[in-house]
This record gives sequence, C-alpha cells and structure tokens, in this order.
Amino acid sequence: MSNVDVHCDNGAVRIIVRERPVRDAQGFEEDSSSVISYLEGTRNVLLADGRPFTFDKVLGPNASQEQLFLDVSFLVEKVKQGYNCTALAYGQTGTGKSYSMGLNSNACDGEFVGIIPRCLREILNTSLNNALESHLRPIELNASFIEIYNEKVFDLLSDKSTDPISSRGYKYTGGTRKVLKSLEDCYSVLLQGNKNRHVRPTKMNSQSSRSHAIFTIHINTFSGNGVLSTRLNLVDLAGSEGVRRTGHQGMAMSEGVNINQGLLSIGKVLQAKALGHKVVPYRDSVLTSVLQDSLNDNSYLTLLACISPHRSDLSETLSTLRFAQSVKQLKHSPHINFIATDIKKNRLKTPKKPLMTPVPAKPPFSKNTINMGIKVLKPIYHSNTFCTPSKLKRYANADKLNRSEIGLTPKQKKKEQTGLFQSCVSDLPMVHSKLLQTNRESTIIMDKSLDSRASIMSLNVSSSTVVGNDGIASSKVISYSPVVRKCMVEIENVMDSKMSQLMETLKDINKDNIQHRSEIMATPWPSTGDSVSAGPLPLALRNELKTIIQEVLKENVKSNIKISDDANRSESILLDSSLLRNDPKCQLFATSSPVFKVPSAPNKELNSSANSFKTKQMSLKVMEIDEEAKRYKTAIRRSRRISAVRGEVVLHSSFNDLRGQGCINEALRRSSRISKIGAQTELQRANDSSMITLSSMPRKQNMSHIERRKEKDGNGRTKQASRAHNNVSRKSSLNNNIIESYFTTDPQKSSSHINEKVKKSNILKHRAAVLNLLNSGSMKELQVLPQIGQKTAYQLVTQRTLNGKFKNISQLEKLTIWRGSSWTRFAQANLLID
Ligand SMILES: Nc1ncnc2c1ncn2[C@@H]1O[C@H](COP(=O)(O)OP(=O)(O)OP(=O)(O)O)[C@@H](O)[C@H]1O
Repeated sequence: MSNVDVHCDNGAVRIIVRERPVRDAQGFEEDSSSVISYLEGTRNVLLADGRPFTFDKVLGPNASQEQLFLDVSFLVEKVKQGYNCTALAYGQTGTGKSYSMGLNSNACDGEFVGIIPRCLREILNTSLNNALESHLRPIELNASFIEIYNEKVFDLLSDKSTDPISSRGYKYTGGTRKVLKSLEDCYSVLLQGNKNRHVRPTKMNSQSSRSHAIFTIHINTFSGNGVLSTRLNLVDLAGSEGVRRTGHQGMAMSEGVNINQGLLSIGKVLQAKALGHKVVPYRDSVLTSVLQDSLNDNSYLTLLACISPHRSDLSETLSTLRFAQSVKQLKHSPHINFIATDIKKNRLKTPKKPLMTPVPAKPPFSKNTINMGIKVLKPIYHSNTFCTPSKLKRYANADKLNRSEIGLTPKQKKKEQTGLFQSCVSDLPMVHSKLLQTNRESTIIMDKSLDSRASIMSLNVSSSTVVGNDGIASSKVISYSPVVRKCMVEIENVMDSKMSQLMETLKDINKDNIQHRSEIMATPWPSTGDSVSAGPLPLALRNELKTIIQEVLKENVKSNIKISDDANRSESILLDSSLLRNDPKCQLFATSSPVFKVPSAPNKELNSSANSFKTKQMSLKVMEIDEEAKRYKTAIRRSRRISAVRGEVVLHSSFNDLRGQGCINEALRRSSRISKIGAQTELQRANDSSMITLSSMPRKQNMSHIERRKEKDGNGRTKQASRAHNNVSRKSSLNNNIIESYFTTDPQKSSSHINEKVKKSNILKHRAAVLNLLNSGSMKELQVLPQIGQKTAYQLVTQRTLNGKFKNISQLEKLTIWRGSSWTRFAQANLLID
C-alpha cells in the first residue's frame, strides 16, 4: 500500500479523497489494519473494503500537505482569473478535515500547514508580484471567517464573535472582512478565527470542531474599467458522527444533531443539482443557504473527502465515498465575475446609433428664378430638421389633405376631366369626329365659371340601376355630378348643331334609304349597360338616327335651352334638355342620379307625344302629375290598408290609372315609414284646418272608390259568398267607420262654412269608433290606426286583457305603454285630442 500520485483533470467539479493515518490506540480499541486499498498503477481508484471507487485524486495516509495543496492550487489560479471557487472538506469526525484545511492549532507552522494558509500565501505572493510588475492591476485581498454553529452564523473575526450575526430565517449578508497585505495578516486572521471557533473534545477527536467553518478569501482585481470580484471559499465542515460512538449527551448531542442536519441538507442540495432538479433546497439549513453562491453552477468546486482507514469507521467511510461520488455528478459552468465600475466610460465607448438623416432643404424657388423683390419664404423643412418617422407620417397626411374629397389632386382631377370629355365624345355613336373638328371653336363657348367650378367640385361618377315603371331594374346607367352634366349639355348643344348640318347634308343624299326604316326598327339596339361601339355607323342606322334627330332638333329649336349656373336648378334644365336622353335609344344620357328621380312615366308619355308638346308645357305637365301623385298617395295607402284588413287585394281603378301615369312607381319606392309620416301630416293638416273630410280630388275619388266597392260587394257576390264576406267585413266594419269618417262629410259644406255642431258630433263619433276598435280589435286590426305598430298593438291588447276595456280616452292616455311623445302622436293622428 503506497501513496499514489493521481493526475487530476481540470473539470469544474473535482473530488479528492484523502485517507488519514491510523490513529493511536488511546481510549478505545483500534484495528491497525486499513480497509482502504489502492490499485497499483492507478491514481484515482481506491478500494474500500474491496469496493472500488473512482475519483479525481486519491491521497493515501502518507500524502503530505504540499501534495494536497498541489491538487487544490488550481483553484487559486481560477480565482485569480476571475472565477468563484470553493474547496469543501467533508468526512467523518477526526479524519483530518481541519488538519487538511489548515485550521488546527499549529496551522501556520512548518510542513503541516494546510490549504488555507498556503492559498493565502500563494495569492498574496501573486498580488505582490503583480504590484511590483505593474501598477495597473493591483489586487485587493480581504478575508472573512464565519462559522455555523447550531444553525446560527457567528463572525469569527468580529469582536463579538459569540453573538450570532444571522440565524435560520435571516439572510446572511456577510461578516467582518480583514484586509490581507502580508503573511502576518493571514496568520493572525487564522489564529483569531480558530481561537473563536466552537471546539469540543470527543472520543473520536480531542479537538473536534463543533461547527462548519467558512474561510473566504475575497479578491478584487482591477482590470481596465472594471473590477474582477471573486472569492475562494474554504469550508471545513463539521464531521459526521454517531451519538452512540461519540457518547455525547446534552449540548454535545444537540450539536451533533445540527451538524448531521447541515450535512444532510448539503447532501440534498448536491443530489438535487446532480439530478437536475429545478428546485434546489438551499434554504433547508443555514449551511446550504450561506453556501448557496459556492454550490451553484457559477463556481469551481473541489470536494476533499476525508476518510478513516479503520474498519470500525467503515460505514462512515463508505457513506463519505458515496457522497463524494454523487458530488462528482455535478456539472458546473462557472464564468468570470466582472463588474463594470466606470459606467460613464463604458457608455462613451458604446457605439451610438447613426443619426437620422436630415431631409435635404428644398429651396422654395429654383436658382433661375428672378428675384422680383418678393420675400423668399423659408423652406418648411430646414436643414436642422431631422426626418423622424412621425414627421414623415405627418407630412404624408398633409399631402393627403391637399387632395380632394375623392382622393384626387387638382392635377389628377384635371386629367380625369379631360379624359371624361374625351370619352364622352368618343362614345357618342352619332357624332363623327370630323364634325367636331369643324368650327368647334366658334361653337363651343365654355363658361369659365363652369370650368373653375369643375376644378373645384368632384366628378363624382357613379353607376346605378334605372328602375322601370314596373319596378324592375331595366338597365344599369352612369350618373355624373351637376357640373359634368352641364358640360354634357354643352356637348349636346354642339352635337345638335352638328347634327343639323349633317342632316341637311344627308337629306338629299339618303332619301332612298329611308325606305328601309321598318327594317332598321327591327334591328336590336345595344343595351345601355353594354359599351357602345365606336366607328362608322351602318347606312340604315344612320338613316334611322337622322329621323330621330330631326324630330328632336325641332323641339330643341323651340325649347331654347339655356344653361344656368345654379346647380340646384340642374334638374329642370336637364329635364328640359333631355329630349335625346329620353329616347330609349340614347341611353348614354340616362342616369339614376337624384336629378332624374322625377317619375319616368310622364317622360314616357311625353316621349310618345313629343311632337305635340312644348318643353315648358312638358315641365308643367310633369309638375302637375307629380303633385297629383303626392295627393294620391294617402288615398292609395288607406285603400290598401282597408284591403289588407278585409283579406283581399283591391286594385282601385284610380290606382291603375295612377300606375299608368307613373305615380304608382313613385309610391312603390316610398317606404311604409314615409307613408305613415305622410298620413300623419295629412291628418295634422286636416286637424289644423278644422276639416275632417278631405276636399281634394283624390279624396273624392277615394270615396267613390269605397262606395263602388260596396256596391260591387252587394251585387257581384252570391248569397253564401256575401254572407261569409259579411262575417269578415263585420269584424272590420269599425275600421271602415273610422276611415270613412274622414270622407263622409259633405265636401261642399266643409269647403264653405262647416257647421260646428256637425263637426263636433263627427269627432265624437270618430273617437267612439276608435275606442271601440281598441277594445275589440285584434292586433292586426289595431295596426290599421296611425301610429300603431305591431309592438304598440301587442301592448294595447295586453293592457286590455289585464285591466279590461278602455272606458275613455283619458284612461287610454294613462297607460304606461306610451314612451315620450308617442301618446301625443297617436292621439293627434287619430284625432283623439283637440
Ligand atoms: N493526514 C494526517 N497526517 C497527520 N496527522 C493527521 C492527518 N489527519 C489527521 N491528523 C490528525 O488527526 C487529528 C484530528 O484531525 P482533525 O481535527 O483535523 O479532524 P477533523 O476531521 O477536523 O475532526 P472534526 O470534524 O471533529 O473537527 C489531528 O490531531 C490531526 O493532527
């Protein structure tokens, strides 16, 4: 058995096992034979009672302190490089931990000096050498010495070393630091700490350490603009011991328990780290919480496992060897602890972001601009302005503001206008390009005000659908703004004059071709939605056009079309000048813009008899029909309601007449809501004028319509059918009474001097009828009344069911169903209040 020099690797975690010499047989029986053996030729394998264990280095009982330090000295090198390092002495009591670490009584003398003084000496020599070589890298050495005794931290270098500085639950913030400038300082620190340490003689060791001692060498190396702050922790753990063998009692036994607890917790921490657990129980004991920085991954760790050669200590020896093997599983990856102190200096050295590129100053005028004494304005973006993203965004929005409401710049708008005119001209199939070229300048007189307005106003070109008299979409058309339409009227005028010239020319040439008119009429015209093909027209088509244009021109000459700048009057203007447009074959001018929302049927009527009416007469006629349509709509609505109540659809003759005149087209476009408002207005008007009956012509017609319908019901039905019908009509007789009450008064009387008594009695009758209807009518019947919708009817029926019939109007008014002015509107619409 010989001491084996084992080559150590440079791993972050290293395990060194040292066997102490055989103890003297004092006090208890000892077996002189050792249970530890070593394989020859190997330096890192030992056999404990025949069980092999492999470590980084195994030191036999004859290994000197110098040999041990050589295996540990690499930690000194790592500390000087800037890494945190920890040397941990672990083992059974009396196995030479304190001896190896150099914390026994004769620590500073001779060859028995342990690891701590040797490290101090090595580090101190290095710092002195560096100080001599260069003043740029001075080293600052400090030492702290604490112990953990009974789960309390004691500062061994403090004057009050007996007072704990921290205990379980309180964070350890560090002890007294002694500056180390010479070997004497180092020795004095060691002696002071050893003197204050808790030591008790035991059966196993005459100077048994009863605490875990932590000697820390703090090294601050100034490097450049920062400090390398590292520390070397040299830990002498208390020895594990069995109460039975040591024979401790009382305080000594409690010390042993705490010692074993600390060792157990450090074992748990190392095991958890070795197994890769995310949660490491550092706070299980004060020992592990103090050593947390030394046991983490950012540290070089060397474990010195001290074992006993005696068979009596075999179990403890095996336990220590197993613990050492588990620590070998740790994978540490330490890094240099550099603390930058000169922050300002570092900041200055930090590369700055390149400055934002300024927007080049754009001169407001070019260099060639002659200075006419005008004060040159400063550019908006001067050279000192940096073009930040927010500014760019703001300028982009400013550019958008210069655009028109349709998103076009003035230049783009002008371009669009030019293109529009060109397209209008090119799309006119009957206008030949040569005609426009001749005498154009003398004919076209574009108003400048129009031009300027066109540049200001938007083009507003949109497409929509033209709805025919039957309510079916007939064609898709394009609508333009009033300005564009005026311009198109100008083109019409030009075209008319050119057409007249053309007709005069063609009149003599193509007389024979007119005979083919019937064939041309059968030729299908392109639909409005299709693009009209440009190019030369067939001869037959031109002849047909000639006839149409001749007819139109006659009217145009008489109409004396004028263009007004008043955009509001563009409706009538375009109506008057739209003779070409009214022709179904000239659909280019067709439009569904609001301008052309006048009923189309009168236009048709006018078209059919265009030769017999003058333009002014046409306008008057249109206005008359339109007014009539407005007057008829109330009567139409009421007759339709009566029909709906009776469950039949009655088409009044006047209704058909209206349809023929195009008024029904207007009525169909109106929503029921507008109709209700109209009815309310109508009733309001009747109320204001103190006239119950409607004296106008449509009301008369409506009255006659109801009477005729009654006669028809009486004469045209069989007895059975009329009986069944009477059942139905009886139900809605109240409704009819209400509605007819509007018409029963003699119009002559109402128009002249109406009798107040008759008026009052009629109102009372009417109110009684309304009340009866509210008390007996169904939901559907109640909705016949103005201002009664589905919801109100439901609420009225509900109130009637819950509270009984309504006795009078005031009871009706007190219902909670009315919201806001709904009662007033309902009462006024039904003449329930004056
Ligand atoms: N390798 C060795 N060479 C010579 N003497 C040794 C060696 N190891 C230990 N000793 C001696 O054994 C005795 C006990 O050593 P030490 O106090 O260091 O044990 P320990 O492990 O620290 O015990 P404890 O844990 O109780 O403090 C000391 O007197 C010491 O001189």
